[in-house]
Amino acid sequence: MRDMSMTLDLTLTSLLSNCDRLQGVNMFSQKFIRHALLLSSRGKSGIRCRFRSTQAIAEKVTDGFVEDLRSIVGKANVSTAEAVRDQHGHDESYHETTLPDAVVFAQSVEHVSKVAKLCNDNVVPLIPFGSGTGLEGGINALKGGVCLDISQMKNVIEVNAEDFDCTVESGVTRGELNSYIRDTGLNFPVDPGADASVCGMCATSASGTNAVRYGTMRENVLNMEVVLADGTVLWTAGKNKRSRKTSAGYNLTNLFVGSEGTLGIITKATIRLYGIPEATLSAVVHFPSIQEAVDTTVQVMQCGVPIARIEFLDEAAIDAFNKYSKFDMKVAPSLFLEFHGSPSSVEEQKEVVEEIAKMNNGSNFKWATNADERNRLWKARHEIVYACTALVPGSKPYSTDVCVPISNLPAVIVQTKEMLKKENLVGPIVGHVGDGNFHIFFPVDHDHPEALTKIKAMSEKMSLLAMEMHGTCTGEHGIGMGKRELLEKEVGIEGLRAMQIVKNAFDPNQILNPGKIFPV
Ligand SMILES: Cc1cc2c(cc1C)N(C[C@H](O)[C@H](O)[C@H](O)COP(=O)(O)OP(=O)(O)OC[C@H]1O[C@@H](n3cnc4c(N)ncnc43)[C@H](O)[C@@H]1O)c1[nH]c(=O)[nH]c(=O)c1N2
Ligand SMILES: CC(C)CC(=O)C(=O)O
Ligand SMILES: [Mn+2]
Repeated sequence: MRDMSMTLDLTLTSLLSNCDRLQGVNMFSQKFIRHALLLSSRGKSGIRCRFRSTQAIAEKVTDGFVEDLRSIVGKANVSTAEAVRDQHGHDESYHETTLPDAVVFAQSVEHVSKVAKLCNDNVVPLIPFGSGTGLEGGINALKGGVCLDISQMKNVIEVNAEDFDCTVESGVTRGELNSYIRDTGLNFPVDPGADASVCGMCATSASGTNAVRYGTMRENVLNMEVVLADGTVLWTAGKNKRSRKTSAGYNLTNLFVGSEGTLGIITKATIRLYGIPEATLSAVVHFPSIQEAVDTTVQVMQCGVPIARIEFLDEAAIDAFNKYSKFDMKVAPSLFLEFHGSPSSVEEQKEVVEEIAKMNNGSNFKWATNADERNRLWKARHEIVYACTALVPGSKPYSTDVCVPISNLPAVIVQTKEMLKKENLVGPIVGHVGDGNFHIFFPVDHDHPEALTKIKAMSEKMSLLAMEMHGTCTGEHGIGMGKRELLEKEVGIEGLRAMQIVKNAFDPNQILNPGKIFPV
């Protein structure tokens, strides 16, 4: 295999006289180098930079390279069939498919390590594939290369019921984990709706409907086994460690949470578990206006009610929900609620929330006490993506994902609704409003590119509004390829530079999920 990469080992001062050598470096790196030069010329930085161009890498997946992959994982575990590559070249979002050159089905951490080393030695892109349910094009193979499907590593390694934690391999989904541990009386509550892999959820820092009570993946991962670009295997908190707290050095665990396959491949995760609540009660309540529904949410949170779920759906979302899941709910801005606890604590929470909702003109409370009713309600809520997609046959989902401090939520949602009206755009709004997180859902029909342009512009406006209101352009879906251009606006050039330095340190050859997170 020929190594076509061009290594530029440059000090900032030597760069000053070598600007023409930047031609082979990608646009972001050029921008980064120029910025570093600027700082350096002002005497602010003595950073030594090492960049590698990743041009023409996909051409390296030759027949010989594929044979090398087969010799690591076995013939049956490597595919170059178009249907398999196609299935691995897109997630569930609107982003158009971009195929990897080969798909490898790893069966063990040794496989993952050897495949990573082979790709690194040959500077071939490597894209981890969890279960493909992402919403920001995270698995699209933008520069071809190898898609590493780790979904077949399905062991639950251990369950420490007395410590409320467990360790799973990369292919275990949250649904599978919860079935496996049902008899222990414990569960893993973080629920993005889709039956995603737990390690994929670590990779995107997922959350969803229960995060308001139990936190996001960031708060629930104790340790991870990670394979680095060169094949090194490490545990982010030390091998076999699973304490609730640690102040030992840098927080590597949280560095890898949300890294979207760009820093390493997560092959095992040790996560927190929770007792299945003694009593659970769900409810739906409708409001005359969005403002009143969101004001209710803010007041519930400010009163300190330990609510387990508080989900907002506007009238357009309820309409889609009714049609797709055969409900007959009042078409009005609504809150879906859930309370967990002892019977008396659930009763107490219910009384407080009912009172607050009524003060905000909430009506038609419907309570779901039995498990079947509750499951039907939440299954339908989690299928809202498909309900909204069904509004435009042949469309794919485009979702915004902003998150703001809770006190700014009413203003942001109301302004968003006005912006939608002004732009003449139809987009149901749903959200995990207890966290200040919500989505506008746009069905995208690729036959109408002008509609996509308009949606993207609207999405950017919303992200900017959220940032202005002290929030983020993504509360839970990640940056992927959809939000790359927004990252600098959110974290600033200094934040972006620090992230690039981390990326370069862990992945100097830029093989891990290239083209993601960083602006092009
Ligand atoms: C119907 C529906 C509803 C929702 C959602 C999806 C769908 C289809 N999602 C999004 C999605 O479920 C979430 O992003 C998951 O965490 C993705 O997990 P996958 O295993 O599918 O990762 P997937 O395979 O899609 O990969 C996502 C990214 O992570 C990387 N990756 C995956 N596994 C990895 C590993 N083991 N090591 C390193 N990198 C890895 C990939 O390279 C990619 O960049 C969501 N999300 C959310 O937070 N809240 C929500 O409410 C919803 N709702
Ligand atoms: C497409 C999104 C609306 C999916 C999601 O995050 C949700 O349903 O909460
Ligand atoms: Mn969501």
